[in-house]
Amino acid sequence: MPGRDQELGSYYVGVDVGTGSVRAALVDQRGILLAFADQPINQWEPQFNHHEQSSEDIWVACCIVTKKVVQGIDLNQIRGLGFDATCSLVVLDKQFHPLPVNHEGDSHRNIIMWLDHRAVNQVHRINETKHSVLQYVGGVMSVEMQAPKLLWLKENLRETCWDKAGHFFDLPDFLSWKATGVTARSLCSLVCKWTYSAEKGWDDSFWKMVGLEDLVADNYSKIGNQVLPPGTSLGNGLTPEAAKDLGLPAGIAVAASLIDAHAGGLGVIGADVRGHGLACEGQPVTSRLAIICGTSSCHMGISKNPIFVPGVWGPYFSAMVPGFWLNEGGQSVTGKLIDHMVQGHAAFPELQAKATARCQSIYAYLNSHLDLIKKTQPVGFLTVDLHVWPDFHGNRSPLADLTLKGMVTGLKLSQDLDDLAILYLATVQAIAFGTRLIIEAMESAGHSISTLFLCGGLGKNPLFVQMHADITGMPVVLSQEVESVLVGAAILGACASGDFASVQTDSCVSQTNASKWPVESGDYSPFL
Ligand SMILES: Nc1ncnc2c1ncn2[C@@H]1O[C@H](COP(=O)(O)OP(=O)(O)O)[C@@H](O)[C@H]1O
Ligand SMILES: O=C(CO)[C@H](O)[C@H](O)COP(=O)(O)O
Repeated sequence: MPGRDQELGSYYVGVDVGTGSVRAALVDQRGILLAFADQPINQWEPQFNHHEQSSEDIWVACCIVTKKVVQGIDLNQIRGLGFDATCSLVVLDKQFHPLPVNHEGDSHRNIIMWLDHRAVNQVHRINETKHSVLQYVGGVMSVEMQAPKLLWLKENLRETCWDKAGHFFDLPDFLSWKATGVTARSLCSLVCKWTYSAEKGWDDSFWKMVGLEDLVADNYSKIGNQVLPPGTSLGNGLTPEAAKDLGLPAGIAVAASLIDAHAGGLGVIGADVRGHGLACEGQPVTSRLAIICGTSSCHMGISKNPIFVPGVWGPYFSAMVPGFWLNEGGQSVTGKLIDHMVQGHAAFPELQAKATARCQSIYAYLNSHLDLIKKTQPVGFLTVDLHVWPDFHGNRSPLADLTLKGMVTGLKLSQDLDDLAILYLATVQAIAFGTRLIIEAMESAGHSISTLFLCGGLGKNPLFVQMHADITGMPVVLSQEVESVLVGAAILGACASGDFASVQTDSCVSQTNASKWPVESGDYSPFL
């Protein structure tokens, strides 16, 4: 329970490193966000399917946003700091300096991003082993996980990277190390992306079988041999050096981190839904599916017992909510796909000009344009002749096939703003159908889901939310606090501070991140 006997006035800082930007928030004990800042981050694509970032750039961005959100407050009131980040691979040498993950030898670019698909050959060989750890990633390892990326580095950058490497971190763990000097890894990242088992630890036979036996030889010191539950307080808290960088007091509690989707899941899945007449009211939390929709979408469902869903990652024990198994479905590109379709269209400059003239975002403009051209029909009917298959970056779930490609059918010669708006709508619908397929796969394996809890950048797009309700036939709950991922990160800091007993019971989440409104499927939807 929240520390009711404590005076209000303790604050927690949450830092969320997404694909495109870093965000920070100052959050109070009730889980209310008091200040927010964001900062874009660089990405490099030196070759097709190679996506890189810089851990130094990301740390600088974390410092900028953190300093902004604590401006003007009494720093002594800040009790804890929590990080979440994308599950990208950070490579450092034995002295913790960045190492290049590219053929150019540019050590500034020392992160292989989660969406990088360079290790296709390596993941194929890993999957051919049919090793038992693969049961816990939906039966097929994704090219977006860390083992294939490590193998790629060993096979392609042996001298410049692999032989010199001292530390391979998941980005959330890099951040907690940078803040505290503690190299312990979060159970969340190791279980979800590195094949670690919460119950049995590392499986030597897997690493030996895939050709990464060198990681076993030194007792996993390069990838983590101390593993802590998310929210655990690390070492002596914030180091003086990191405190100076971030503009925070040295020694405040810093938590073991979470992957961004998991922080979002934690931020929304316990929301108080009383009074909306939703099917999940009074039902176990396992009837809820959290969907975190940013560059990608992640579908987080929890269960009391392990459920094996073909093509859906997991089951992962205690990786998001302690004591529960997690299944994580996903679509590798959703926000990125919508941006790609819209920005690549011939009418994009016209859209930009018109949206700017109305002081609207391009998506607000497109949504109102669709409203205009649909006339009296439900908007869904605008796409009876135009269809998108959304796997432009392969299919993460439930088909688990990275070779799949995207497709558009029903194209005409015209390329005006109406066509752009309808293509945008068809893309959003295709993504929502992808979610429906994932839910169907989860339900056939034993999940029983009645309500969706959506957050992330795409949660701010009413069309995206409505299409998810229409196409799945399930109500979609949006939280009062739109930056739910940051609430999740701050919960970690609150837990590490000792002000709350655990990430599960403390919850700013279950107590105050109340639902704002449920979006029901339309009165007449062509999709059901
Ligand atoms: N107000 C909005 N309306 C429509 N789309 C939005 C809005 N805000 C963000 N997005 C979309 O959300 C995606 C990014 O979401 P975000 O959660 O910031 O991503 P990430 O965590 O991957 O950096 C982008 O594709 C962007 O276009
Ligand atoms: O694999 C993931 C979580 O397990 C995410 O897709 C990845 O971390 C990227 O997140 P985002 O789309 O929010 O940037």
